[in-house]
Amino acid sequence: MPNEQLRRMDAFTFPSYAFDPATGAASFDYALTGPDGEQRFTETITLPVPATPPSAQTLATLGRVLELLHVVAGVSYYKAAAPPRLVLPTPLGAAATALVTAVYTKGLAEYAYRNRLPHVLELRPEVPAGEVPPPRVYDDSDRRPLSAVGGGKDSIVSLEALRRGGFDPVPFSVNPNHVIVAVNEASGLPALAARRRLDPVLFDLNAAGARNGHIPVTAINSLIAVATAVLHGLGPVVMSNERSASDPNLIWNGHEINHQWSKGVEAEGLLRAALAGHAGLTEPYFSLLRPLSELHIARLFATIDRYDAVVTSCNAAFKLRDASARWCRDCPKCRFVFLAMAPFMPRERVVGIFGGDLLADGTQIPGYRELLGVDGHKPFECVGEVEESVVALSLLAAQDQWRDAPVVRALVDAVPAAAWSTAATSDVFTPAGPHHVPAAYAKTLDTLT
Ligand SMILES: CC(=O)N[C@H]1[C@@H](OP(=O)(O)OP(=O)(O)OC[C@H]2O[C@@H](n3ccc(=O)[nH]c3=O)[C@H](O)[C@@H]2O)O[C@H](CO)[C@@H](O)[C@@H]1O[C@H](C)C(=O)N[C@@H](C)C(=O)N[C@@H](CCC(=O)O)C(=O)O
Ligand SMILES: Nc1ncnc2c1ncn2[C@@H]1O[C@H](COP(=O)(O)OP(=O)(O)OP(=O)(O)O)[C@@H](O)[C@H]1O
Repeated sequence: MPNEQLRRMDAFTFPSYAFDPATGAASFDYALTGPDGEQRFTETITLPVPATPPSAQTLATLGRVLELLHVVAGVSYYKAAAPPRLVLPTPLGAAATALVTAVYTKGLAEYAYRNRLPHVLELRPEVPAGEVPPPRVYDDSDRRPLSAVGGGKDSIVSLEALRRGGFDPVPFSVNPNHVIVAVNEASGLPALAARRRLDPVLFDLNAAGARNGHIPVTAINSLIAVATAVLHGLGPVVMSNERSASDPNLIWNGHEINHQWSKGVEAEGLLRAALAGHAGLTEPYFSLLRPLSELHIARLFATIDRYDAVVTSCNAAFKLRDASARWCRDCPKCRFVFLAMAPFMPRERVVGIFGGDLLADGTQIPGYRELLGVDGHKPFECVGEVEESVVALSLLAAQDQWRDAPVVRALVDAVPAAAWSTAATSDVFTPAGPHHVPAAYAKTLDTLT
């Protein structure tokens, strides 16, 4: 469909969805509609099939989770046109409506900002009138947790904390790439995986210049994880989203723009409430690392060495069309994670993990100046706060192995005095802030210290 027709689209709708328990395949249909006709899409998500066929009750609960997933996963296709109307397929209760509203506004905020589409930030779904029958209560709180694995340091810290805390976690990933497969192998734990296939029509539209931009991918992966947990009779989905994921990159038109919105604590609370209200799950989903800073997580990661040859936090490894990458050593995330790990490891260990020494490479200085708040705003990437970077730098400047590294020397001179005094009184290693970690899980991180 030509781009001009896409731009005239008036509504985004959700014609149907289907699930086949025999194959685990769910197909979700979407449509952009307007005066020139409609553009249809179908996304396919295939859940791992359990050894024992699910009961009717399990399928009923799963159906409720898939209803939420159908609506949330529509963001990928909505964004190709950003029409003014979002027309939901069925009545939804207050908690589920709040989740959907936030996913399409706050979750698409970076996209709205970059494409200059302020109406997206004000979008309100049209919810069909009618009562939603109350869900059956599904008490999953004391079952084995499903631990989402992304291949980076954060999910490794959670997986090991859960294992050492005696929770017998099941690793889980969506479209596991070579990094995730290697991390699971290093863990020695049998893992579950789901497959997600975007409609290829979307790539054709993107190539032809359709609107494009960042989407709240963690909200989608999280609901796929919850659906898998329900289908397999497992307990809570444990995420590894840190405290700083809740902090915006910038404010635009009075709205917070946060690249990581669906990793933040607001999204976590909305998801939990929607899953409780719409699907009856008592303890569906939480982030174990929520009270921690990125720097604190890096310090915990340094106590675990069995994943050094495989851990990869760089998003280059997650390109849908390039399955071979590990650390690219030239992006904000590589720079930040190197800076965060370096104070807590021998230099040769961190250089070995990354395959190079970023703090010996002067071309990295401009990127590090952004992370340290000397230039520009926080990059649109999953990186820690400026204060965490300054604290990490101050720790490096005090170590013989790092103080004369060219990048460390240049950065120490660049950081303003005010930032040093903030870092000096920083509580970056004190767990803090709102979280949803159940009491039974709260002590697991102590197993790593
Ligand atoms: C790997 C990556 O960073 N991808 C972002 C990039 O996409 P790109 O075109 O360079 O490559 P692909 O990921 O292969 O995607 C191809 C197109 O497919 C569409 N698409 C992809 C996934 C999806 O769920 N829905 C989609 O519609 C999209 O049109 C792509 O062009 O740039 C895109 C535009 O800014 C980003 O949307 C891609 O981000 C992925 C969705 C992704 O998985 N990114 C994570 C690595 C990521 O950014 N994670 C955040 C968490 C944010 C959150 O709130 O969940 C983080 O860790 O901070
Ligand atoms: N493919 C995936 N399947 C399932 N969960 C994922 C996937 N990718 C990321 N996640 C989860 O999403 C959350 C955010 O991902 P993120 O990339 O920040 O974490 P990470 O890979 O564990 O660590 P790092 O921040 O070091 O990259 C984490 O809880 C992670 O486990």
